[in-house]
Amino acid sequence: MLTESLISSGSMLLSTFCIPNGYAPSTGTGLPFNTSPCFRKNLRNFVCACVAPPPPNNIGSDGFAATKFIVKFLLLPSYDSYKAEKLSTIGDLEDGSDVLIECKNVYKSFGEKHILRGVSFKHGDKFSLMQIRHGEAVGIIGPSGTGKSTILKIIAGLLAPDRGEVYIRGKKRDGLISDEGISGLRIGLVFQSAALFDSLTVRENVGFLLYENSSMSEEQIAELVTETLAQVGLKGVEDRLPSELSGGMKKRVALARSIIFDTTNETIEPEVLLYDEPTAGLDPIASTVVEDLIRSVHMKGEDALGKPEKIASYVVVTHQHSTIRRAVDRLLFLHEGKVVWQGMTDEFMTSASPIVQQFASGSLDGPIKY
Ligand SMILES: Nc1ncnc2c1ncn2[C@@H]1O[C@H](COP(=O)(O)OP(=O)(O)OP(=O)(O)O)[C@@H](O)[C@H]1O
Repeated sequence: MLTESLISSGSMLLSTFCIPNGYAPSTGTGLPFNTSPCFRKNLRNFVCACVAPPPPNNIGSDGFAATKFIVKFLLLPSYDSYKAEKLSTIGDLEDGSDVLIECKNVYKSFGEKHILRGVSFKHGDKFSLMQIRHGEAVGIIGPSGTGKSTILKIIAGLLAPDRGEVYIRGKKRDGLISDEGISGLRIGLVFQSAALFDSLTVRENVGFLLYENSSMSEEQIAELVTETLAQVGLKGVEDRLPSELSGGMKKRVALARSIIFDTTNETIEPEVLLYDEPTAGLDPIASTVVEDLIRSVHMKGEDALGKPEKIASYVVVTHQHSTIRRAVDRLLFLHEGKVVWQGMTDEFMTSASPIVQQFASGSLDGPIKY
């Protein structure tokens, strides 16, 4: 319970726990900075892959195997006693192996607040499952407080559902994320807040995982960091501290950290990235940069340097119309704890659904009440 409340209380808190060994936080919440071997081992097991700083680990070096999974996440000290996830194979899925993640009738309450009340949706006319398939770019939209971030955290394995099931490539997940014995798919969550290490430079923040885990030289990492920063439209900021950046710049630095990969490692692992409001608070042009970046790192395409990218699928929680238009293909509309509409992005503006029409127009009249 402690773990869950810590996780759900915000990514800044997460980042405070996830201080790399040897680095002292310049600001913090007074929470302990634990460098014990046990803590290090836990960090090794759970890597928060994206905006929240990733702890040291060399995950997935044993080669890509499509039937195996690695899910990277942060492990807090209190996870010591937490039983690692067990995966049990379920019966055959109704259709092919391209389904990476599924949620079925997921419920989640916080105290008396019933947030998710059976999240599910029909895919085609066959399933009542929330599915993310290989190659998909999915958006989750809906009114504030309706549980969008919560479902992302559940998909990511940072929160356990009260009821319902999460399947990772057909394997039911019981509990939270562990990478042991489940390699082949990495799920990363890009938090709403930038969650950068205050005491590290931009270069150290962006290259953090590589400094800790890769065999790349410092020069190679520095070069890759510069290239990756250029991808998000940032130049000459490598030596700055986060406190010297604007909010939008911090967000882009965080995004750069989520997409940097070890270029010397030939292993290709599919990744699913979950972005929680990646363009919130950005000006329209910076939003476009980020939206295009999210598209460009998708496996279907190439990055700014013409290299194939590793992101198999991604999910974006957003309120921004531009992000809906530019960054995703399919939309799920979450309202009062359920998926009440799903469709392709181009159907969003033309949908006859009153709830979608109200949301798209921003009207005060309609089924959504504040
Ligand atoms: N750890 C928690 N403890 C208590 N309540 C929580 C916790 N996490 C989320 N909530 C509550 O659950 C509800 C849904 O939160 P969530 O962040 O998932 O909504 P959201 O749809 O992403 O909202 P927004 O669009 O405003 O970001 C909110 O009322 C929030 O206060």
